Amino acid sequence: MKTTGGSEAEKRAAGESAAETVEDGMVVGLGTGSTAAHAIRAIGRRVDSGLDVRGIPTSFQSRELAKEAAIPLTTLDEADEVHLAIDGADQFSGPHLVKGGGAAHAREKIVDAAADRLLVVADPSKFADELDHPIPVEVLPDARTTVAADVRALGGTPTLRTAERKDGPVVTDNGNLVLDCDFGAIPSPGVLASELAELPGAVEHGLFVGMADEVHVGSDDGVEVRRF
Ligand SMILES: O=C[C@H](O)[C@H](O)[C@H](O)COP(=O)(O)O
Repeated sequence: MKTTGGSEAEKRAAGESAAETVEDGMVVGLGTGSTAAHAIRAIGRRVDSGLDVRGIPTSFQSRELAKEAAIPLTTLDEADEVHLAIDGADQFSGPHLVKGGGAAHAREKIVDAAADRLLVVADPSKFADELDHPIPVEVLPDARTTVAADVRALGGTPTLRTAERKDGPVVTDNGNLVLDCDFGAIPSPGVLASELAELPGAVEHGLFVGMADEVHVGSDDGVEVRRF
């Protein structure tokens, strides 16, 4: 699992805080990444103690973790309602997020958007007054060159994400590629989100505009919950 940003203690505090909000009978979206992993393990411990919950994983990684934690799983097809999603972020500014550092943002966005409430778990290094993190864009392999040209035309600098323990590109859980697109500061995330969503061959981008209902920020001193 990739690790970024703050300490494990900060991430664990955030994850455990969000996991405490899960109630009996809920269907919960299970996010991806090193911070969401702490929430999944904490939910698993509560399942051990009798919590009745079903999880919807957002990636191969979160499904494997949920299975290890013995969290019963379901799917968007089967569940009548997704009461809550708990997910990490690469950067947040108010309720706006950049996600996809683990290339899971397409499935994450589907599950997070389907949930009644999205709780984001983060360490303090993820906060920004204004978003400026490169935006991951998942692209169909055939569209890599054309989407890259479109991103340049929008003022961004696209970089094909390459794998660390494999030669060549990162391939997502959906069999696609990822362009990390640096736009510098993003004063109007909603405008950029709409522009990226329109690009032919772009499957999904990592801007989650206005999607967070709460951000649980873990630190050595405890957890600050920001509500939007
Ligand atoms: O694709 C990955 C996800 O969007 C993660 O939630 C995001 O990258 C944050 O991960 P972490 O908690 O490991 O920093």
